[in-house]
Amino acid sequence: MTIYSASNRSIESIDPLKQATQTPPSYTPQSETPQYQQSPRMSEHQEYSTPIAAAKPTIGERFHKISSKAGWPLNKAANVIGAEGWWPTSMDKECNKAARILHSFTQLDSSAPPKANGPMHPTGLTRKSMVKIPPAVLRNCAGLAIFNVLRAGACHSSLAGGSGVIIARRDDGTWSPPSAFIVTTLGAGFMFGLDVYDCVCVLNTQEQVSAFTNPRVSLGAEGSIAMGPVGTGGHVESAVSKTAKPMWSYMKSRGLWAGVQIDGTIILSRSDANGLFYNERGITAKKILRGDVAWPMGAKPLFEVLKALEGRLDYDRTIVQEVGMVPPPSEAIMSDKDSSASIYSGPRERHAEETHNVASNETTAYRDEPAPEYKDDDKPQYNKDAGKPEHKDDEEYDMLADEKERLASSAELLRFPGNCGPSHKACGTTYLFHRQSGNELSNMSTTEDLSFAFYGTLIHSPSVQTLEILEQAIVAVSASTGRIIALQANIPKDQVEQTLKALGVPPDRTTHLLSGQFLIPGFVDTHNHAPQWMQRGLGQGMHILDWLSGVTFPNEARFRDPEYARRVYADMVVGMLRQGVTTASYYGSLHGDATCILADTCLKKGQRAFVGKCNMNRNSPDFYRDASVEESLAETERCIRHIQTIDPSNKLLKYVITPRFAISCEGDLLAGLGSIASRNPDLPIQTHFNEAEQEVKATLSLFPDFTNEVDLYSHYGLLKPRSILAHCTIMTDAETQRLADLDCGIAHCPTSNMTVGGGFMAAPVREFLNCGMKVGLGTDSGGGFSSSILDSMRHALIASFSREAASAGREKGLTLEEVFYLSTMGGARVMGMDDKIGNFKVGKEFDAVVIDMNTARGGVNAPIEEEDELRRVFDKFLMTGDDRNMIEVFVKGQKVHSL
Ligand SMILES: Nc1nc2[nH]cnc2c(=O)[nH]1
Repeated sequence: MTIYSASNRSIESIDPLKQATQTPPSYTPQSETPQYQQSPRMSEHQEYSTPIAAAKPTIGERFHKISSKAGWPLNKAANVIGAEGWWPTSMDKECNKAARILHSFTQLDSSAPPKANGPMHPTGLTRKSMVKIPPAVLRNCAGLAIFNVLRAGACHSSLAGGSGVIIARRDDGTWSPPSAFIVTTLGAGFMFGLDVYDCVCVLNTQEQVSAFTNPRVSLGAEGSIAMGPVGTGGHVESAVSKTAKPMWSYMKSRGLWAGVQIDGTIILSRSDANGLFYNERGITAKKILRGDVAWPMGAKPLFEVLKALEGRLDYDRTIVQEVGMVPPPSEAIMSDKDSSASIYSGPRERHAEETHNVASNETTAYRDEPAPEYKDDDKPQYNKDAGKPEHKDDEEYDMLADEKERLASSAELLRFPGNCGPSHKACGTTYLFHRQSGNELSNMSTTEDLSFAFYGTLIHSPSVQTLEILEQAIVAVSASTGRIIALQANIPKDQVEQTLKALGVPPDRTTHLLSGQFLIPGFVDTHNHAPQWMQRGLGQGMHILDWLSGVTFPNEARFRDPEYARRVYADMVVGMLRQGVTTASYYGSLHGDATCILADTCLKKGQRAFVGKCNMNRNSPDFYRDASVEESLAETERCIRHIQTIDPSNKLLKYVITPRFAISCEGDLLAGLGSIASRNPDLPIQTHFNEAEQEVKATLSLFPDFTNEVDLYSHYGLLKPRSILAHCTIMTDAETQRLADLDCGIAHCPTSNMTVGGGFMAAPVREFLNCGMKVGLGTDSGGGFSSSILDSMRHALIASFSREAASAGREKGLTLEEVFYLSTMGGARVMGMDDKIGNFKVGKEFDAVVIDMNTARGGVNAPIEEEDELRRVFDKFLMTGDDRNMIEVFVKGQKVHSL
């Protein structure tokens, strides 16, 4: 039985790769550095203190310890030129590295395919040649050997070697824990400069796996090695189903698909590293690969990546995302370590050219934007001293020399074929890459990008005036980017297969929606107080300042306790996702720690979110007030950094500058926040604005120099196109026009406006729309008693009808089409994400909710009847449906909730 241990010593009787319901050992991602928790004994420079260490170390253990140390300066030398350390060190790091390499070779890596006109590798391969390991190959293999090799040298000396881990699939289909090995690749020949390549060897038979359980194995001796199949469909399927399967290698160097042949490479089991990792002297690779030991905590990143690759929903997204943030060794060498401007380390995103025309049933091909200009400065820099390590002390140096000699003595076992790529111009160095023939290269250029699709009814809002109901539609999504790659309507059933084929979507990855089911875009909640999740519905009818001091501040103060915050926020984010809210703009409490936890939670659960610490340094009780302007701003900056660290490319998260409202903030604090806003032009801003009479009066008495809130907030630099102003119920025409001119977004919160804060209030939404302003819906949960955007839509209708009545018909009430638009596309505009989300336009990210109106869902919605047209079913959902009708929710192509 497989077991998973929280430390290297304790053993739990669970199989983490099988028993999804069991809770794995807890794990806290460290935000500042992507290092994973290490078991105490795994540090390179620490003395071992466990039973295994208490015993007299064997020669092998001494060697392991010294060689690990010896590797440190070498790794440092490699790091200087941007390459990751390659010398085998602790197993934690090996597992972390293996996780990153594996991630980068699979569809988990969302980086765009390399540009055809991107930088050239010295071998002559273009970046276009990179592909991913097809999922079918991973599903069917018997084991994986994951390693990287560094070859470095100047004309008179060269050094080549690497390290990695092997995992095997056990009889019950689950993965064994990893066993460590080193790779010796002497025979690198004369070379100049430095090269690093990552390799995943797919072991297709038990025999190949068994060979790895020997202390020493020469690759190629146990069956031939071939380059793994690439692409999709028939080629891969037939390769997978062949009985006499070779071992397949997938390799990359500097982000390029590399054609290094690895036959003859020697693999030496690191029994001493294994012994220390598993706390069992003499443990064999065989025992580890049979799965007779626990998965140690240090292997968690690899473990989570494997879970994700198996398509399991319970993998730890935070860990897998963190794994994906750090480039694997062969790509790190190219990246500018400190700058996201690097061609490899930045958000490698694609943009679509959108020429889709649903009515005419045309599909838009998904095209790359022209590649960024490749400047000479971007070329890899070769350093002739790169291979020369800085030697810290003689013992390390001697050890290293001995190891080189030892490896040299087994040179007869090494074999790199000679038909290699172009010579290095400067000194005739031969690179160990094979130039692909033109044909091979173009065959490889198809990017393996597993996509999925839905076929059925889709409903979305191309504009505020239009509700589009697409029947017999196919929406295809790239699993790696999460973007919509095609949208076609009116496809007869008998043409679906053929259409999917043309789109490159495997038929088994297409969901056929039933009658009564349809897809809508994910809802956007533009105004939500995360810490008020527990107080929803309390204090109905109270006026705003009384409600804040009587109900809200005591409740929010509880978030000083991070554990409480963790618990409530986990509950809240799951609760919002299940209600189809794929994007939210959250106010946190005033606590920096709790705000960071809120951001972590959204990222982990896969919700797209703006997250802001509430700034408030006055007019609240001592127990719930920022200590000073300085402290409030410092905590804000800390939260900004945290979010930038955990989601550097803003895949899901952004910090939002959040002065609670002017009553809570001294002028200096507003000014400080305005200054943060001007220094961070990408950060959105949110605050409460003209919410209620009591609030407006109090605000203007605190800021007597101003006659209205537009003047006040704009004075402090807080009114911008990226500002989200909640409420805006009491507006003069002049103020509305000013906000329209400033292009601020409005978060319309009808639920709270009519129940808490100021009696019965209704914002002039029709006026806002007439002025062309950006308007979205906010639940304002918990001022709003409901956190359902469906309720917000319904309440928006009611509020607008009240304004229509009060204006004797001048201000027309909203329509169902309009409130649906506000809840999706309107919200996306308010949050500045209309190019990314809000509807199903090709090129946008797939944020969607699968609605099921059939009575089988057990809801109390108005039942649908056979003769109901789609529009009628849709209306029934909007007016009477709830989360029981939302059977699946997707964010950025990832399923984040299902019933
Ligand atoms: N509705 C609402 N208005 C506010 N104004 C200041 N704080 C709040 C709040 O938490 N909710």
